[in-house]
Amino acid sequence: MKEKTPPYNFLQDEEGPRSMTGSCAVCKAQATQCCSGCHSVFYCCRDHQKQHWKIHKSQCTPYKLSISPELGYYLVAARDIRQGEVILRETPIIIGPKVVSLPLCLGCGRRLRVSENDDTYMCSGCGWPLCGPQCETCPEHVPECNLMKERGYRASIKLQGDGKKEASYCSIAPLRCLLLKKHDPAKYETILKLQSHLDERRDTSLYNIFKNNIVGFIQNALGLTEFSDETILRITAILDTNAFEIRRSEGDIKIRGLFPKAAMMSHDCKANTKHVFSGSKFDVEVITTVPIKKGEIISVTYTQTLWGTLARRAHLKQSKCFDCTCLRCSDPTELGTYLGAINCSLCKNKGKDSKIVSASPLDPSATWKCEDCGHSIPGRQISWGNDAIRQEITMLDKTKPESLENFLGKYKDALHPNNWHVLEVKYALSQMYGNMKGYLLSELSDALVERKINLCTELLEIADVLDPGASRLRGLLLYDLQAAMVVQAKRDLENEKITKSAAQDILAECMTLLQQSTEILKTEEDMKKLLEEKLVSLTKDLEFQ
Ligand SMILES: C[S@@+](CC[C@H](N)C(=O)[O-])C[C@H]1O[C@@H](n2cnc3c(N)ncnc32)[C@H](O)[C@@H]1O
Repeated sequence: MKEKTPPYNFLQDEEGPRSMTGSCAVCKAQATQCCSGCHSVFYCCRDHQKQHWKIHKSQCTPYKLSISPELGYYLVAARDIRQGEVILRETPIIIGPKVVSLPLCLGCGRRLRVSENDDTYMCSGCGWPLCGPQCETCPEHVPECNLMKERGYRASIKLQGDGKKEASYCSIAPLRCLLLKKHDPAKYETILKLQSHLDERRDTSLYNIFKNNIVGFIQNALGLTEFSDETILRITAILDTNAFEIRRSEGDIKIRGLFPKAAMMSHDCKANTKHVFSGSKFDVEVITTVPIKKGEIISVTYTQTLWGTLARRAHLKQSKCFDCTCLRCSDPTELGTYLGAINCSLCKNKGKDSKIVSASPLDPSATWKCEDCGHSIPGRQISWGNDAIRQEITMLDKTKPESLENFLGKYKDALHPNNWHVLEVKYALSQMYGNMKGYLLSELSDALVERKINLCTELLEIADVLDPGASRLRGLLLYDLQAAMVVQAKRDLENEKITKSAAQDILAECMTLLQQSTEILKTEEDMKKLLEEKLVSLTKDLEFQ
C-alpha cells in the first residue's frame, strides 16, 4: 500500500483526512468524538452531536472507509443495509472516452454512426467528431476545445467506419483530468490521490504505447510541457485502476468516468452491489443487491460475473493489478456452479458424468483434476483450450441461433453444462429467442418457446448463486422468463393442452416474476417504461382470463 492519504476526504475534516480529530460540526472547536455511524463528522460534546442530528440524519452514510494491507482502502457497512437501498450517489469528477472507443461525440458521449461517405460533423473549434454544432458547447468538451484552438491544434481524425474502434480517443480522458489542474485544482488533487499501480504498469507493452501516444499528444501536439511523462502516465494509470465503465443503452453510450467515493469499493467476484447511471451528468447510484450486515465489506465486481476463474483473475491482474482471492476464486467448484469445469472423458467412456476442476484455483498454472478418477490435465492446456473456444465464439454468426445451437451440440460432451463458454452462448440464445427479428416471441415455434424457458431457468439458477438478489442479470432473466411463459400458457390454453384455471395459475406466477423483475430493474432508466407497459398488459391478460 503506497498511498497513505485517502483519495476522498470522507472525514470532511479541515485538519486532513483520516485524522482522529476534527472541528466540531456545530461550534468548530477542536473535537475528538465522531458520528459512530459514518465516522464523517466530529463533535466536541454530546449536546452538539444531538443538536446537529437534524442536519446530519440525511447525510449520514451507511458505509465507512476502512483500510487493510490486502485491499488498500475499501468500504464497509456502517449499519445493517437492506437489499435495494441506494447507498451512494455521486457525480463523476470527469467523464471521457474509453482507451479504445467506437466513434463517439466528445460533447454528449453518444455513439456516432459513420456513413459510407463519412459526413460526420467535426467541431468547428478543434476538429474532433461531434453530433453537431449543438454539442460544441457541452461543458465536457469546452476546456479541451479551447486549449486546442489556443495551441493551434486541429484534429484530423479519419474515422475508419461504423462499428470500427478508434485508438485516437485514448488521450481525451487523461487530458480532461490534466486540465482540471487549472480549472478545478481541488478535483485535480483528488484524482492524484487515487491509486495508480503505476510501478506495476510502467514497463508493460500497453504503457509503452501510452508513453508514445498519450504523452506525445499532450506534450508535443498540445504543448502542455508543464506536465511530466510521469504525471501523464500516473493519471492514465489512475483512470485504468479506478474508472467505471458508464453504459447506457439510451443514446448508445459507452464511456468511462471517475467517481472517487464509489471507486473505494473493493472487488468481489460475487458482489453485493450494482450501479446505475442517470441524467445528463451520468451520476452513479450504488444499490445493494442483497442485504449487507453491519461490518461487512461493500463490494462491486470489476470483471465479468459469468466468466470462469482463470479468465476473471487474469483480467483483474492485467487491468487492476491484483490477485483476487475471494471465496469464489478460492473454490475449485466456483460456489458449486462449476463455471470453469470440463467433463472427464475417461469417466464419460464408463458412462459416468464427472467434472474436471482446478486442483489449486489460486494458481493459474495448477493442474486440473477429475473429481472422481483423478485424471489430470496440465493447466496450460486448459488455458489454451479456453483461448481457442473464446476465439471460436467470437467467430460464430450471431445473427443465426442455429450457429450457436451447433456450438452447444459440438461441445456437449466436452464441456460441463454450466461451463462459462456454454453459459455465454446460452445467454446469447436466451436473448435471441423472443427478441430478435425473425425470432420474436409471437413467431417462435412451441419448441423454441420451451427452449427459451429452459435457457432462462438454467441461467437464473446460476445467477441466484453468483449474482443473487436484485442484480441486473436476475432482473433481465426474470423478465424474459415470464414473457415466454405467458406465450406458452396462452398457446396451451388455445390448444386445450391446459385448463383455464391452470392457465390462470401460470399467468399469476408470471405476474409475480414480472413484479420481481420490475422491482429490480426500476432503477434502470431504459427499462422503466417497458416494464410499466408490460405490467399493464399482463394485468389486462389476467383480468381477461
Ligand atoms: C478502484 S481501486 C479501489 C480502492 C483502492 N483499494 C484504494 O486503496 O484506493 C482498485 C484497487 O483496489 C485494490 N483491490 C480492490 N479489490 C481488491 C481485492 N478483492 N483484492 C485485492 N485488492 C483489491 C486493488 O489494488 C485494485 O487495483
